Amino acid sequence: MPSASLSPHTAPRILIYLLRHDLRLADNPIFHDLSRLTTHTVYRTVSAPDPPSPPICHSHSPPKSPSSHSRSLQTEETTPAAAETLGVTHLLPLYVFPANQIEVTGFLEGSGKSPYPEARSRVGGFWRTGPHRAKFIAESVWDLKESLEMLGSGAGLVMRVGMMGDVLENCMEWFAERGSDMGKVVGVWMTGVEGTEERRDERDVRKIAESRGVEFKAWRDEKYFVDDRDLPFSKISNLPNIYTTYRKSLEPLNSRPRPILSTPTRLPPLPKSLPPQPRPFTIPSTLQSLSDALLNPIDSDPSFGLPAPPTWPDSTSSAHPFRGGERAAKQRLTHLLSSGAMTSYKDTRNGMLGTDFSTKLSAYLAFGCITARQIHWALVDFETGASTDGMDAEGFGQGENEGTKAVRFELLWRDYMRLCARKFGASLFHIDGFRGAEVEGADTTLVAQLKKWKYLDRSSGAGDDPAQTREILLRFLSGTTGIGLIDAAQRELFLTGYTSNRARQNVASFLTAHLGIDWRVGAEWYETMLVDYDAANNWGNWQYVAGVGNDPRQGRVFNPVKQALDYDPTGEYVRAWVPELRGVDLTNEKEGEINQEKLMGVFQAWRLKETEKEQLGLSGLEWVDWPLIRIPFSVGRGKGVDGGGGQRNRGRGSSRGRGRRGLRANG
Ligand SMILES: Cc1cc2nc3c(=O)[nH]c(=O)nc-3n(C[C@H](O)[C@H](O)[C@H](O)COP(=O)(O)OP(=O)(O)OC[C@H]3O[C@@H](n4cnc5c(N)ncnc54)[C@H](O)[C@@H]3O)c2cc1C
Repeated sequence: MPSASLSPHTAPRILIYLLRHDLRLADNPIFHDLSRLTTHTVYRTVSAPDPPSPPICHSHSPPKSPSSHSRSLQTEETTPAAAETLGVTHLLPLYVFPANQIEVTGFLEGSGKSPYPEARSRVGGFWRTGPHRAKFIAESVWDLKESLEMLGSGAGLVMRVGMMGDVLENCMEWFAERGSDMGKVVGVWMTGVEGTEERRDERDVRKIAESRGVEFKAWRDEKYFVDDRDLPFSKISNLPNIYTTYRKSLEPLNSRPRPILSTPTRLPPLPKSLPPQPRPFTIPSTLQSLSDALLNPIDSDPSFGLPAPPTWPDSTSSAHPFRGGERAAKQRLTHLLSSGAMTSYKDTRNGMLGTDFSTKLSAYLAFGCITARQIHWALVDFETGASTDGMDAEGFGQGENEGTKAVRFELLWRDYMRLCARKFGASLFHIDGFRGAEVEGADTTLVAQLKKWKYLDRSSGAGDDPAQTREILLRFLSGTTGIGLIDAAQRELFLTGYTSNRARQNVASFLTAHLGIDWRVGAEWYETMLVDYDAANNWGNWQYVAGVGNDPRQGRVFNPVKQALDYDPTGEYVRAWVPELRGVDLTNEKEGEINQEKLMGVFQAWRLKETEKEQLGLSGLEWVDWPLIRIPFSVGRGKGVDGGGGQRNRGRGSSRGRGRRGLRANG
């Protein structure tokens, strides 16, 4: 029924919007569609004052020269809103804390018992969502709730706990039981997310909606750099297995993103009455109590089963102190432009210390607090001088520069990993990875080439002992391997929820190539700890480094000592997170140079002289005297503190197997 014919007294027609990784008001296709409902179609239960504060993320001012992107937006704007066709009068945006991915016992009322199993990972048994991301999610959901409420049109956000299908079933039943005066659910919408669980949720939701004769629609979440409608292939099986091939098919990248969708200034109100959260759960009413509900179960064992969990070192700051939410994402983007960090990005992106060596936009992208194309258009505004953000920064108004280009390059990696997840489906989580999926059904000799791993629960048949593997794993997770770069990265991750891309590559390579342990355990630990965890990007990157994904140079191995020398040439990063090594005196006789031998001791403490170990209280420490591996690696004398390139003798140990004396756990 066309909504224009509704009188204000017609029974409410409710649209349920199930939010997932699309926690934003701006550039959101579903909110955008709803905002296009003509005002008279909205059944008013509240008086709607004028819209308050300006939209949170500004709509991009159209490019100066008309492009295909601006034209495509205009075409869409001329088609009727999908919500209009459904005659939607009320909107119920619903965020479900999914019981299989985030522990929900903190929402239990009184002595209630959860009907769901604990949200733990399959191989390692870790909490699937750790404290850093739990907090970030709470902040992001709350931020969206506040933004919707601030619209002043009666819009809001409802939070529930459970499995998405259960929550939806309950809501639909509640409205059905109360009859049409209370409201009729006319549609259930959500955005598509890659991942087997996410797809299953989508199927469940579709089934429930359709079984009740309600329209179901899975929208494209337009948060990616290149919109799915603009991909250079129609079948996902045609996605190239090599990133570079994919990228080249889309260059120049800065011509690819579509325009952003305008930010709603008015949305339909919430239904007058809302289905309650079914028992035994209850929904908190403040951000603090929401965070507490999410964090309490996890905090019951803050050690995460580690015998010696890392503790926060004095005077070290997190590289990711950011709070969640669309407004924080926008502030971060503005800061990156005005500080010049976008312009210098290419030179700094391999850094490891501080907040601005890289964008730290990944968590916002993961939860959809910001879209890649919003970032792109903000960069365009900076490059063309069309905005005021960054007007004093280097590169402003001077076109695309090396930094802004590199950001686009990386954003496309994100898209690519997501498309790989779509192409390879469940093998994203399989021990043999995408490579196994390719090999399957093909030449069987290839199967024999698949990697052999050490497992936590059984021997691989090569004489490895799972009990010893578990012990080694605990040291790896705790950041006590004896390899400085790995230990710093693992401690940083545990304490802050973030670690740089460079550190992630080294850590993943260390677990998989040096220790030979089941890479899925590493991916699961990252899933627990990372604030920016994203299924496709995490598991896809782990596969890539583990040599079971789509790295064309299969089997590349990072030497963490050489990498530390290249990317942490003064040992600053290692010593920030491994404070036990701060006392190592790196001064050389020659002023302005650092003592390379001692630096090697920062990168592998077993190399320190006995007297120095004694002095620093390091003697007898397991990770110092019995590192998990020893990597023979030396540098020539006379290297300056700036650590700049040059023809240095980096010794051996930069590729597979070389420089490795074999694995020694506990001596
Ligand atoms: C083992 C491993 C696990 C990873 N797990 C995740 C994860 O769960 N979630 C996640 O978002 N990223 C993951 N990454 C990719 C990358 O490390 C992070 O995106 C990046 O470090 C986030 O910091 P940033 O936003 O400051 O990145 P920047 O350097 O500022 O990059 C800008 C953006 O580009 C994208 N990007 C950068 N590098 C990559 C990459 N290698 N792959 C895909 N996208 C990239 C991200 O969206 C990032 O926000 C992983 C990488 C490795 C090696």
